[in-house]
Amino acid sequence: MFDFIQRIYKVYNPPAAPKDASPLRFGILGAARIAPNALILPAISHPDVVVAAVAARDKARAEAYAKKHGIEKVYGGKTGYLDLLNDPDIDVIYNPLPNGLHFEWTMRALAAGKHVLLEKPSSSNADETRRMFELAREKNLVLLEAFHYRFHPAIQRIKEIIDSGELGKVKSIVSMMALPKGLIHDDDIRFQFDLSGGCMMDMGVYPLSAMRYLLDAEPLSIESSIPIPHHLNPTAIDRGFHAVLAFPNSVTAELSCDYQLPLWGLGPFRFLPRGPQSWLTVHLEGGDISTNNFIIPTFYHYIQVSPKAKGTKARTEKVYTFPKSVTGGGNLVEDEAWWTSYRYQLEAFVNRVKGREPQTWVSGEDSIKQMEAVERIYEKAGMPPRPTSSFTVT
Ligand SMILES: NC(=O)C1=CN([C@@H]2O[C@H](COP(=O)(O)OP(=O)(O)OC[C@H]3O[C@@H](n4cnc5c(N)ncnc54)[C@H](OP(=O)(O)O)[C@@H]3O)[C@@H](O)[C@H]2O)C=CC1
Ligand SMILES: O=C1OC[C@@H](O)[C@H](O)[C@H]1O
Repeated sequence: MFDFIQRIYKVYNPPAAPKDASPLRFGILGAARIAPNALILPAISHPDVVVAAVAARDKARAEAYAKKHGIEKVYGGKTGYLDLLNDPDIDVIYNPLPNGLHFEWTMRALAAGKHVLLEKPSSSNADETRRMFELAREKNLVLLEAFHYRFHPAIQRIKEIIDSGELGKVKSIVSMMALPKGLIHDDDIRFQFDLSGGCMMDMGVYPLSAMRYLLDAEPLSIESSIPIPHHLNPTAIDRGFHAVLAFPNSVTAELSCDYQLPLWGLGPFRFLPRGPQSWLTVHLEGGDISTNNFIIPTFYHYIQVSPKAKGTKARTEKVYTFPKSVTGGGNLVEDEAWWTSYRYQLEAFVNRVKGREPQTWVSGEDSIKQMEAVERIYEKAGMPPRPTSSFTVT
């Protein structure tokens, strides 16, 4: 319990690292809700990162955000986003805009010579994602789709157990990401088709990404794909999804996502409220591996390993830091149990920009394949593809 409280306290009150001589200067596009968790807090404890600027469509909003988060420079108004991209003092752009704007503003940022940390999902479709990574390669810039959970030791430990062969071959995976009702409102960007919204785009992408990662494979076919339509735009926007995918070697994978889990229903008398859910279970020939919180494992998680063989015992692992064999290798400075997946991600991102080998990475090819799978899931469900951006780099 003490460890839990200490971890949470430090997530929100991280120790400030003295900054190195030439830290990377990040600029944020939009006064987005996710930026404090995904970048601003992790930056505090990173010696090589300064969040130096924010741009918002409304200058007063940008100013208020900058004041709240101690950000030095502010851009706002009609040209605010462009002014940020043209600031020679900024090295990296963090792009947490609505999904449908990821492509345009990442292309603009790359064209302006900036590295980009790009929120998930990388864009509206695989073609846009391919074009962004092509431009990043041409310009020799770093572009990363921010699938932060991949950088945390907990998910990597699950993969390690699978790959060790301890429990034999994988037979199936089941995974869910869901929120209790009341958190995401009807006017949210997630429900706007023009902004490439949808629950699959926003939350289903996590189980999908985790399955592809843990299996080291791409789905061969989408066996079934059933959206839960959103009441405002039932033919195009999903408020939830259930899909079954067939992977090589007869592995089946079942994913679901939902924004409207019943709020009440936990505990012995079902009187406790639910929080965000992000769990996955891997069924293998020789037993099962389950985890309860692969998206934000720093807060609390367990990895339950249950072998079937007689005489073997189930065990529970909790993996808040990498073993010293990993951290001591020079790829990662000493990590801490309070490091969030976003903090690990920032470590890797900065290492790559600075020419040091990151501990792990989400490649451009991976991001492209991810979007191909998302497109196929929508197609199989009979829902329209998310709109492609008309933006072209001139
Ligand atoms: N990695 C993670 O854990 C998470 C990732 N995300 C991802 O981050 C992105 C943003 O999510 P979130 O922070 O929740 O969203 P918000 O709605 O809080 O932020 C989106 C920002 O986009 C800007 N914007 C620009 N054009 C528009 C427009 N036409 N309509 C609405 N907003 C616009 C707004 O900036 P301005 O201030 O200029 O008005 C706003 O601040 C999404 O891609 C989402 O998938 C979200 C949550 C968690
Ligand atoms: O981590 C997340 O949790 C809630 C979602 O709506 C969000 O966009 C996602 O990235």
